[in-house]
Amino acid sequence: MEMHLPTLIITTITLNVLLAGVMFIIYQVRRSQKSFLTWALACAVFAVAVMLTSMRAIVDDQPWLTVFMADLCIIFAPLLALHGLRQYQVQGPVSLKLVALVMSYSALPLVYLYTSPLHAQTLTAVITAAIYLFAAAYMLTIKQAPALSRNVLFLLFLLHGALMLGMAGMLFQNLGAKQLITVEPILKLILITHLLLTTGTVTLFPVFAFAMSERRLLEIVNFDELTQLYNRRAFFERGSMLLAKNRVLRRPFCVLMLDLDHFKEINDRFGHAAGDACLREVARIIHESVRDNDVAARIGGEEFALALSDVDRNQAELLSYRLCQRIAQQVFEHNDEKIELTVSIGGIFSISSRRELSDLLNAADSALYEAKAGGRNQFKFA
Ligand SMILES: Nc1nc2c(ncn2[C@@H]2O[C@H](COP(=O)(O)OP(=O)(O)OP(=O)(O)O)[C@@H](O)[C@H]2O)c(=O)[nH]1
Repeated sequence: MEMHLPTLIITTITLNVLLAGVMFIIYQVRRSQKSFLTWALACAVFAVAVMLTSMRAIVDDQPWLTVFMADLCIIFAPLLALHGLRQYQVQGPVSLKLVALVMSYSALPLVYLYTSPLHAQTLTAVITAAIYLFAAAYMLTIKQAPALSRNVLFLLFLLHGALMLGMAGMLFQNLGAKQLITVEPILKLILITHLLLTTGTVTLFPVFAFAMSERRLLEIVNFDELTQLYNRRAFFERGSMLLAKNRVLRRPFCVLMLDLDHFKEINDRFGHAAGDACLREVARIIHESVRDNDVAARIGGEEFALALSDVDRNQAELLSYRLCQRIAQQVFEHNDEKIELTVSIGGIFSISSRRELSDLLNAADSALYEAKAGGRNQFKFA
């Protein structure tokens, strides 16, 4: 099979220059995201690397340019790409120590090796393989990234690392030869794959970045920062969907409203931070007590709401009783101080009713008022 390496080289250079331009434009729009600037630089450096490497066939008396500088650029490009990923994940300044370290440790041996292109290329392949494998491992640590884009990037980096190791192995076997054996079909195929993988991986970066941004925004919109339960907005959105589904399936539905007792006193006596710790702990107990398809939310300062699907009145009362008991028995600790806390619960049970979620919540609130009036640390149903 005839492989048109020159065409591919020109395409790769053009694509990477274009990608650098696109990343730079995105950076201009989102100045807070420095990673796009770093990725723009990575694409530009890679285009330069390909250009310098391909000049070897024409200019053979300037190895400092076509070998030394070219190999440094080949190492610098993935390092920059990785640096951009770190900047994106940290969302703040990232130390350039790793980049500087790898660059200086690569430059030192290359100073000695650049007059022998094959040795230099072997070393460069080993270093880039290590960078790609490191990048693959790094992708696995970005837990908050959407699984699909993270796994695709992980696989691309892994494949790239393995490819570069294979290339290093092949070059190593030919170290005795005087000339670069780029004419070898397998080596040529590796080179082509390398060009395609690099360009393809960088193209995925903005997709990855936007998927991560979207996930972060959804978290901010739907979740309460302090307790990680749903917030009021998400309670109404998800709770209404659950209510509609239960109505269609003629299943029983229940809304509970929980309010911590005398919480103002806890704040006044132990401080706001202790109050926050209690809210987190109560949220944990609530989260552990409900099923996956129930909706548990913090809808106000010390108010929580639960939308429970497919529970009958006995089950709802049992859950309310257990929640009161668990919270009353739990000793909340903050800075070595022991805090005792109770909760009052109001509930409403509904089956096939036409009432909206807000109506049900109001009814649960009235029942909660009765529970408070009845002495607190108890539950009442409307
Ligand atoms: N620590 C902390 N306190 C909060 C937060 N949101 C609201 N609060 C406090 O919760 C307290 C609620 O007080 P009240 O509405 O008077 O109710 P209460 O003291 O719990 O009394 P009852 O509900 O009648 O039993 C207030 O002191 C608020 O400042 C929060 O996010 N963190």
